[in-house]
Amino acid sequence: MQWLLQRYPEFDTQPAGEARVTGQIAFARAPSGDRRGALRRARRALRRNPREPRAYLALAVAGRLVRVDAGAAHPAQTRPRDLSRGADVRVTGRRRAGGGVRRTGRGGHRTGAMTRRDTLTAVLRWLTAGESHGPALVALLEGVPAGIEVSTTEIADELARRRLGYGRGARMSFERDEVEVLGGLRHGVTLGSPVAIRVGNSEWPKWRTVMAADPVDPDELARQARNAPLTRPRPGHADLAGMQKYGHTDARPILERASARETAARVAVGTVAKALIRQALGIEIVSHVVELGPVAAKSGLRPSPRDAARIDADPLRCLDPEASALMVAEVDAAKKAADTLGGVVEVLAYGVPPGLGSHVQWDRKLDARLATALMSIQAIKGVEIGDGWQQARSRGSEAHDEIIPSATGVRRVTDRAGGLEGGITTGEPLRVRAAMKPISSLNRALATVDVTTGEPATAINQRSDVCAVPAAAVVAEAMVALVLAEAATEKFGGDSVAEIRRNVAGYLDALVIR
Ligand SMILES: Cc1cc2nc3c(=O)[nH]c(=O)nc-3n(C[C@H](O)[C@H](O)[C@H](O)COP(=O)(O)O)c2cc1C
Ligand SMILES: C=C(O[C@@H]1CC(C(=O)O)=C[C@@H](OP(=O)(O)O)[C@H]1O)C(=O)O
Repeated sequence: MQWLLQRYPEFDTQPAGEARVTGQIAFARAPSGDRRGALRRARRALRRNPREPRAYLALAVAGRLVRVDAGAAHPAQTRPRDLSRGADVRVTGRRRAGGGVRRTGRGGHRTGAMTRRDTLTAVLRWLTAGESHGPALVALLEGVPAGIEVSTTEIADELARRRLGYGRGARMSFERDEVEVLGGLRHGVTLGSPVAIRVGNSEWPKWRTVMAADPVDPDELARQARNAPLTRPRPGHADLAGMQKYGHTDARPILERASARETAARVAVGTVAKALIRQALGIEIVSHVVELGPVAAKSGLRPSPRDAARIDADPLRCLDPEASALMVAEVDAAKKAADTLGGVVEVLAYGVPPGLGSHVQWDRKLDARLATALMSIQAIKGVEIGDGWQQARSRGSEAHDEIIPSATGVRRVTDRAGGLEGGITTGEPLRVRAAMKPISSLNRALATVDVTTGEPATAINQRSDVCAVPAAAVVAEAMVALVLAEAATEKFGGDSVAEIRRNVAGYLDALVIR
């Protein structure tokens, strides 16, 4: 800063600029023992600009009215001294795994009322947009470190996995996901900038008029059978609640966005998250279907990443071949009865280090964050961490995972907790389940009310999946990957994969208990 003033004498002609720099120098000197130097510079800054805030802060620090933590590099990191309690209220820079103070811009713990998602500086965030029959879905993933190797082909492969599964409806057979990466990648490697992905709906030409963004000729619209108002909301879908909330008498504007077509966008950004956690931390994710309607796979099956191809090859993504055959029969029976099915999926993540998430605040708990992410998937109505429900039915002596020493460090004998204790990963494999309710568009349509007449009616009866549990498992993988990627970048910081790797290694080396 001092060099800056000497090198650029023009500052003399810019009182506010000189005051700003001088104030900054004063602030930097104030806690370092050079109080006189700090006071002198603060006074000079105020002569140049009486409104220069850094100068006042420097005066306050030099006058010991406020205290600055050793890691604070900026006036914003000071807090007034709480004189009534005689205590110092301090902002403490969080130590990075690899040493040094974490920069605040990447979501370190914050004091006061702010929570993790309150600020624009959340570590990793993602959003999707687009309607089911619109031109495309788009997804934006922001906070992505540089150096992740990922390609359009990998994203397309993941999207293809999401379309799999016995019991999906006609749309899956003729529609294609057209992937295009719009930003954040160059030559198959992330740049550190936001990753933007477009997933085009190949059915768009049929919907061009009905879903046009701009006004269309009312006569032309009236000729479109597809545009007939949907006035008989389906129990279990978002139709009625959405129509009431947003003031529509047609379900179309609601179902377009409520549709699980949106999950294609999540899987697209989930592919980037998977690549990040695999390449920076060695985490691998696998999922499988454990229940479908009344049929359950053998209990205790724990697929490893080596089983992934076998699971994808199964029509129901089930690891138990006998159960899978029964599930196929169950889908056929439901279809014949004009009915639908739900089920339960399980996601496992291997190679998760101990210490992701935190017990200190409700919205930092990783179990809570996973539950939110999974529950946000269309039709998911229950989330279980490890053997949560069974734990509730057991005595303590049979509910917990006892800890033993081993050649590779402390280990849990069992995996009932699903790799999470206190909202923090334990270093054991992560295991979560999500329960999907049966699809709500039934050929055997349920009772409803026609909102135009107020009279009893049968619900909209449109083509639909009979069962989408295998697809939901792939979506659940993406959501788990996104949450783990968020928690990992939060804990380890880092703007590149190489930096995260160094920080992870430093943290693991320094673990006080192994
Ligand atoms: C992969 C997947 C496919 C789905 N397919 C259908 C479908 O074809 N028909 C339908 O009515 N609901 C389907 N759903 C469920 C609805 O999107 C969901 O029930 C609706 O958006 C209401 O949200 P809620 O069930 O979370 O309350 C599907 C869900 C998923 C995850
Ligand atoms: C399009 C997808 O899933 C759709 C999800 C869905 C719903 O209501 O959630 C309803 C169906 O769409 P439609 O009513 O147009 O037949 C599914 O096909 C997809 O997963 O790509």
